[in-house]
Amino acid sequence: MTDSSAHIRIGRPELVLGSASPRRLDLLAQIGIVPAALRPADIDETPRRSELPRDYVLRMALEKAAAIPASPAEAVLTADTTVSVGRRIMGKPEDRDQAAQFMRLMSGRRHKVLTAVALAHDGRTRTRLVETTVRMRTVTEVELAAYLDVGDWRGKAGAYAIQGAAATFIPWIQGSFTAVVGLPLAETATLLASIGIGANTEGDRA
Ligand SMILES: Cc1cn([C@H]2C[C@H](O)[C@@H](COP(=O)(O)OP(=O)(O)OP(=O)(O)O)O2)c(=O)[nH]c1=O
Repeated sequence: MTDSSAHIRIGRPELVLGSASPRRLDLLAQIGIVPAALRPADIDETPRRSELPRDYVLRMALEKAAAIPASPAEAVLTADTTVSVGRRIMGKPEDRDQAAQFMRLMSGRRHKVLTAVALAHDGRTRTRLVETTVRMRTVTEVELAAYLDVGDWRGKAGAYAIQGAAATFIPWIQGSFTAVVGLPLAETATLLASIGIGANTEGDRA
């Protein structure tokens, strides 16, 4: 007898990218993966009192994944990127003043960029946490003002995009460049491959 319930799946799951970030979509495209759907999550991204940066970024990726409706035939991929100096969490700046504050704090020192990835499928959520150390050279007040005028700080954790104008301030990183941009591709590809999604899987290539 055949059970025709929705829980019977044939073949690989359809990928849903749970993100409004154009960078994450572009990064997936870089490894030949085109999601079947885009379904961003709208969650409260306020850190808890005394929450450690690593705990925070993992919680965010998991909460995004849990907030996105999906059918049993789908897999939901979410991520969260945050910048930390010590225990301090620097998310997306609220305004130019906060962006300036973040940049002054990072100027002339090292900070960490943490990106957590979550992949929810078949009642299970797999996660990866990738930590990258980034050195920012000293940024003068004149350079800072010019940088803030460009507006690149908007919507970026820590008020900068390594793939944008701020690259002139970053001579060195240790870790994953793609994780800093928003999605660690090596780790994400491994996660996706574990559920049968890959660039070499029929139908995934652009
Ligand atoms: C540090 C850094 C962050 N970022 C971006 C990546 C993320 O889009 C953003 C951090 O915010 P996130 O909350 O991780 O993501 P998001 O709100 O843009 O998108 P969604 O939650 O829908 O997936 O900062 C860069 O693009 N370059 C960088 O160098």
